[in-house]
Amino acid sequence: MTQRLILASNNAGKLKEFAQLLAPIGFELHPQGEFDVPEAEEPFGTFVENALAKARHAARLTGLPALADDSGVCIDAFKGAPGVLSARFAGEPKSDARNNEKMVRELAAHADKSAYYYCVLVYVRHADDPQPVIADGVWRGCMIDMPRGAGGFGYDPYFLVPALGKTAAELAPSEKNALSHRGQALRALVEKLK
Ligand SMILES: O=P(O)(O)OP(=O)(O)OP(=O)(O)OC[C@H]1O[C@@H](n2cnc3c(O)ncnc32)[C@H](O)[C@@H]1O
Ligand SMILES: [Mg+2]
Repeated sequence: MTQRLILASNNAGKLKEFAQLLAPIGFELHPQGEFDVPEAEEPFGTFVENALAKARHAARLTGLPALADDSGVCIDAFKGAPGVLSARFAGEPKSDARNNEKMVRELAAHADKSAYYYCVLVYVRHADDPQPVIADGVWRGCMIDMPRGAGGFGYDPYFLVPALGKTAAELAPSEKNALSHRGQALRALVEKLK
């Protein structure tokens, strides 16, 4: 049976990745924008708290089960920053180009370029669900200072996957989903929903 699910995100890059990941397993995905759900507040210091807030917000406004993703890049030389602030690293309004420019500028002073992407997914059956289903994923790599590739979104042109010698933006969508923090988290979440 196909299950309707609200995706509690306004990020077009995430939407594409989820559409590809969820299509084969019987979920009918509806971005929250289809229901005019405005962006939720994300005031918390942990990914999981922000994801739970986004999932509850979408479920409350639509009356449907909701899936939220809170994710970001954590750079070792920056002690894990930008982390939960990845989308707004260079301030408002959100801009991937300005975020990347700031990241490259500030990382130039550091020899250690290692970083990882983190994603936590929270699924709620309804807004007050006392047992949210939670899964996460980590994808390690390192940051480079010249962009490569046209795929993905966000920090992907600067996120090198050392084992492949390619950035995340140089991977085909299916390759990125097979390796990424988001792909890992989603596969773990689906196992928990079975
Ligand atoms: O909150 P929603 O509406 O889902 O959209 P958002 O873009 O604000 O999402 P987050 O608050 O979770 O912030 C995640 C940021 O982390 C970065 N990021 C996360 N996953 C990424 C990925 O797979 N590739 C590149 N950058 C990613 C990117 O800058 C995202 O905007
Ligand atoms: Mg956000």
